Amino acid sequence: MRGRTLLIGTRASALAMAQSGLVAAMIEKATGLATELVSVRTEGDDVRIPLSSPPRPGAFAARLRDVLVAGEVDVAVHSFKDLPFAPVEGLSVVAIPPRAVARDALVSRAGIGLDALAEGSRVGTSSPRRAAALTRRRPDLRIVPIRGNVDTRVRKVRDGVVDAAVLAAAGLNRLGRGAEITELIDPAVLVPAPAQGALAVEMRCDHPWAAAVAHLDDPDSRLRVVAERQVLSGVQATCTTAIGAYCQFTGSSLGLIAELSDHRGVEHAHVELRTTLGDDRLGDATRLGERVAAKLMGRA
Ligand SMILES: NCc1[nH]cc(CCC(=O)O)c1CC(=O)O
Repeated sequence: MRGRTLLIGTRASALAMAQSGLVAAMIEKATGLATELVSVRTEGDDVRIPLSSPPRPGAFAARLRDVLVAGEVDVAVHSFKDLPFAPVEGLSVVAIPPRAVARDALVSRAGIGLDALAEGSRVGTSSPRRAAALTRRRPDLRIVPIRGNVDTRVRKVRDGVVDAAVLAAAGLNRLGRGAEITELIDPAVLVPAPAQGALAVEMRCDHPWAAAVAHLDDPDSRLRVVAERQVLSGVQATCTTAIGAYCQFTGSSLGLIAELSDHRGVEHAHVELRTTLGDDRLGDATRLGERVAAKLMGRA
């Protein structure tokens, strides 16, 4: 650490900067320390990489983790859904701040919902999970791969390149674009990505301020994310696996919905399980995720 300023590593996209800015404000409030954002360009930001060869797993997070391990920054802020399951030695997700809306959002040119879209409408998404669920709900829709940041994707709807696009509601809201949302899609129709809407605040385990920053952690958000990410791990998902997992918390119990699809959404498995929470809540969440993953894989 340099003096009393914590350096916060972030990707340079508008969304990443907005998210890191939120976390910076929370850290300043909780610790009294000053913070400074340090933008880091990652492999995942390179839009020249064609869709046919997606960036390597964890491309958004890998470089950020490298600079964190190297001590060039004190904190890294990630969209939790972009973080690979495998832990990095010496690093710890010290805090999961209160999670935003997990759902996916439809942004349509006509301002209408998914079921009201005209037959054969073009819907933009490059996510196999979103494409599979949309195709299942509306086999007539034409799925158009679109990439780029949130603004680019919203612009493609405005410009009529596509009739609609599906994005994470949390990203739109954090960029002040919540008014563009025409439908918050029911998680039973489109199961959100594991940890969608949650942020991961990562630090070196031995960092002198790790315990202080850990105060930002929201235990309920952590519980849900742990269950959802256990599904990711259990099905050995890569970033091209069409896997959704969505956990709901009702005080004394956890409910978990998960869905695994082939790329056209034809073959799919949908699982819903619930567990009562005991004294070991994180253990219960982990076991729920494991059971759901095993069912998805047809082993239970
Ligand atoms: N894969 C990109 C990505 N990573 C996190 C978010 C949104 C914010 C979040 O889920 O926390 C997005 C954009 C999107 O899916 O529309």
